[in-house]
Order: sequence, then C-alpha cells, then structure tokens
Amino acid sequence: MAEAARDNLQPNRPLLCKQAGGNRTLDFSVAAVLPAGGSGERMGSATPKQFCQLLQRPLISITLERFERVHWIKEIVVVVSKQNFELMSSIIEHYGHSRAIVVEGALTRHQSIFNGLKAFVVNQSPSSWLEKPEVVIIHDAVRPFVEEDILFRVATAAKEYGAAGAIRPLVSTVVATNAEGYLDHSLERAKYRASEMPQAFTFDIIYRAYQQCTDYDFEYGTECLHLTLKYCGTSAKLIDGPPDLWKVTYKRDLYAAESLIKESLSKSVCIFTGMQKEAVQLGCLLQEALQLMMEVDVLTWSLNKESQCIQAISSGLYYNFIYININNFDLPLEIVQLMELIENAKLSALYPVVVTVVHLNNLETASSCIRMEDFTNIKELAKEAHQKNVLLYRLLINYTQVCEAAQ
Ligand SMILES: Nc1ccn([C@@H]2O[C@H](COP(=O)(O)OP(=O)(O)OP(=O)(O)O)[C@@H](O)[C@H]2O)c(=O)n1
Ligand SMILES: O=C(CO)[C@H](O)[C@H](O)COP(=O)(O)O
Repeated sequence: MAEAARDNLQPNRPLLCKQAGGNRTLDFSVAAVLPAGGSGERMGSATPKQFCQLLQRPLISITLERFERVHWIKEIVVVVSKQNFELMSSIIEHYGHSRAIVVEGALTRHQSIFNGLKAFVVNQSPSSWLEKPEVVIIHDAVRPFVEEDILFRVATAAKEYGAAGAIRPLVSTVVATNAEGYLDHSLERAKYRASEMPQAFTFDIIYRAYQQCTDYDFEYGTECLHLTLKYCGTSAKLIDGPPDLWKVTYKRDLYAAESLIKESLSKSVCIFTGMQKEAVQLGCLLQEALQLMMEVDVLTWSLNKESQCIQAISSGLYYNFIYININNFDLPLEIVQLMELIENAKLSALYPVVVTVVHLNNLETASSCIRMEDFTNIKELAKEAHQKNVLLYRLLINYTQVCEAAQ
C-alpha cells in the first residue's frame, strides 16, 4: 500500500494533496472587487470576453466560483457596465452565485474599480453600501485560474504592508522605441517582472489613492499598485504567483483557457471507501495504479461537520469520483448522499461529473452471486443523474479469497 494512501486513511489526518479550500482563517475582514466592465476590444468579439462561454459556462462565472469557494472572503463585488447589468444578473441566478453583488462600472478600468470600492463607503454608492473590509482584493474578472493560495498570500501581505500584488517573470524583453520607431533602449529582462493579479490593499489606502487620482490616471493608468505608491507612499510587497494568472485578452486565450480547464478536470480523481478492510485495500491499490497519470485522493466516507469528503466534493477540484462499496447491493445510502452533494455543489453545470460505484462481492461470504441485473435502484438513480450531467457507472467485482491470493 502506498505510504500516502495509508496516511490519508488515518482518521483525523488532513487531506494530503490539494486542499479543498476550507481550512484557512484570517483575523481581519477581506472583500473582493472584480472589475468586469470592459468591452474586450482586443478580443474582437461582439460579446465582451468576460461573458464568453468556456465549456458552456460564461468566463465570469468561473472566476466568481473560484472566489465563492474561499470562505474567508466575505463580500464579492462584480463591476459590470450598465448595458450588461441584466446579463450579469441572469448569470448570477442561473449559476447560483449567491455571494456576488453587482455594481455599475464606468468608462475605464480604474474608474470601474473605484466604483466597486465605493460600494463599501456610506453615501458613495447609488445603490446600497456594504461593510467596509480591512483588506480588499482586486482581481480582473478575466483571469479565471486564480487559486486560494495566491489570494491568501496577497491578502495577508496587504494587511502587513498596505499593498501587495502577484508578479511573474517576463516572457519577452521590454524595449522602448524612439519617436521615429527605432529602438531607443531595452530593459534587462531579469531585473523586471510582469505585474499580474490578484492584488490586495488595506481598504483605506487604496480608497485614498483613488480619491487623489487625476483624470490622466483614470484614463491611461493600468496599475493599481502604482497608485498607492504615488499617492500614499505605500510600496507594495510583490509576490511570485503561479503561471496560470494570465489575463484572457485575445481570442487564442479563450481556447487556451478551455483546454486548461479540460485538462485539469480529467486529471484528478477522489476515491471514497467505507471502513471495511477490503474497500480500503482496493482504494489504495487503485491509488497506486492511477497516481502515475493523475492526482488521486483516497478518503474514508464520512459526513460529519468537518468532513473532508464534503470539502473535497464542494471544492470543485474533482470531477471524477469512485465509491468502493462492500456487500451492499441495494442502493447504499452513501451513494444517494454522494449524488446529492455533487448536485448541491453545482459541479455538473460546468462539465460532466463521472461517478463510478465499485461493488465488491466476496463470493465466500455472500449468500449468492450478485448479477448486474440486481441493481435496479441504482439504474433509476443513474437515469435521473444523467439528466443533471452526472454519469453514474457501476462496476461489480465478484471475488473469492483464492483470486485475491492469486493476484
Ligand atoms: N471600463 C472598464 C474596462 C475594463 N474593465 C475590466 O478590467 C479587466 C481587465 O481589463 P482588460 O483586459 O483591458 O479588459 P477590456 O478593457 O475589456 O479589454 P480591451 O482592453 O481589449 O478592450 C477586465 O475584467 C475588464 O472587464 C472594467 O471593469 N471596466
Ligand atoms: O496586469 C495588470 C495589473 O496591474 C494590468 O494593469 C491590468 O490587468 C489591466 O489590464 P489592461 O491594462 O490590459 O486593461
């Protein structure tokens, strides 16, 4: 049995691989503003890129889902242009983004962000106002691959330093041209970084910076971190971010984003087992066999309050689940619970979810040989699930100790 698998099966042992986003806490309040009020000129499509579909789901909904999974971020303000207000509201309703608050944007990105911040200030927002957070995260709605880890790192750094932002190494060298279009000078690439998102700020600092912005800043500025340095003397802490923070800007970025989503969804599986020895053993064997190709977690099925199983399902990190079941061939309650949790997590709105129930039947202890035809209840459940984009498969393994020994 693989060490990792064995460790994972110890009760109280935290999930070894990808965390389901539920364990971190902060002792200060955090909100987020997602600017989504642009028109996407560089993409050149009639629909602004934040509303373009990725695997049948609008891009903005994918970004929003990432933020909604992070429980320590309280309010999530989405800034959209007036003409897309209705569209945004319908997306919120359709995909159940219960934590999103929509605010009207403006002509430039900086103005849109400022409008988003005003929603936290009394008498500054035309609609309602929200409780002012200590730290606010700003993140372009068109950067859908943001993870909790980098959000956490910028938020905590902002609390300490006043401002923080994710950076990445430059891909190309930056050059300056002269008035005639010839090279004036080139920058030493290793010394510079690309400024990405998310960025985070203590609320008062970024708000004060925006209050002092000139028309020029609002119209031509592209960097929030620059504003806090210029107007508040706050030098941002820069944090190396992961490679997937890039901004969807051109059409090709949409194709790349879709491929990335597909790849990550097909590369992880979560295996649930009961407490029985055979189920655990099979779970570990499967993990050993699959982990060369994909990320595999094995968890003992439990639905208590702190359950890692619930976290794993609601995290949105898994679209493949295997449940190993022993000697219970009717319709195990656990399968019904699993299907309900998947439905509640709204996973299948994005991509089909695959659930494989493995029935282990020990012929020496069972009263009779089980046949596939005996699973009528699960058949019904599978039909219902199919309509919700969940594919439920069953695998029956009739075995004896003799075959076990032979393996
Ligand atoms: N008036 C604006 C302009 C931009 N944004 C948002 O700021 C983010 C980053 O901006 P960018 O990639 O430049 O988006 P667009 O302005 O839409 O694209 P383009 O510059 O190609 O027109 C996007 O989520 C965009 O919707 C905004 O909220 N309000
Ligand atoms: O990377 C940035 C973070 O500082 C950009 O300034 C931001 O994403 C704005 O995008 P754009 O200028 O392309 O509208």
